[in-house]
Amino acid sequence: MYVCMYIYRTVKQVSTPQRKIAFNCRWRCAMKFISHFIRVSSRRIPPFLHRIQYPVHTFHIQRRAMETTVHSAGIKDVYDVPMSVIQRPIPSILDEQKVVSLMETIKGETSEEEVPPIDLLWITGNEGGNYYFSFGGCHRYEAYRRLHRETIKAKLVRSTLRDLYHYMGSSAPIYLA
Ligand SMILES: Nc1ncnc2c1ncn2[C@@H]1O[C@H](COP(=O)(O)OP(=O)(O)OP(=O)(O)O)[C@@H](O)[C@H]1O
Repeated sequence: MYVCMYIYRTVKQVSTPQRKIAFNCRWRCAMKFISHFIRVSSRRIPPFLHRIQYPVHTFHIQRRAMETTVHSAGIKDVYDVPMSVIQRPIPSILDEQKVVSLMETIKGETSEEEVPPIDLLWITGNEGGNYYFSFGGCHRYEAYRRLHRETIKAKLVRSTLRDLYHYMGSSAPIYLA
């Protein structure tokens, strides 16, 4: 409210070039201030997840476009998520050759960047617990599991129990602590 009044009063004053510069500066500060609070209140990432840089350098744009899913297209942050906290309620049907090939790629020092992050449904329980469900990314998950990796690169898709129901039907839990 105060921020809006502040912006409104400043907009009214803009007329000379000096004032315009001052206005731009104040506008940027105000936007930073607002976006900071929106970000802080909407996404509280648990402290054990470490944000990692997305490997941007080596890919052709068209390929990058295919590496993102409809769920995580707008999500940029990638985290190193411990394998131990990920739940996969639906067993995977795997193409053995693809898993082995992915394992080779992941083992390579530089080629691991060619494997994009998986999507995780991140659900906050009624009592504040964090739950991570995975449905796609079957081959990548299996490759990381067989390599005994402690973590896997993942994007966190904010979800609810209702979303989980879409994947699991009546097998979905009705309460998460
Ligand atoms: N050696 C490799 N074999 C297969 N995919 C690879 C390999 N190296 C890198 N990749 C990349 O890994 C990703 C694999 O995703 P893909 O959707 O094919 O399988 P998945 O998500 O792990 O399993 P599924 O689609 O069955 O759930 C692709 O973006 C692909 O470009």
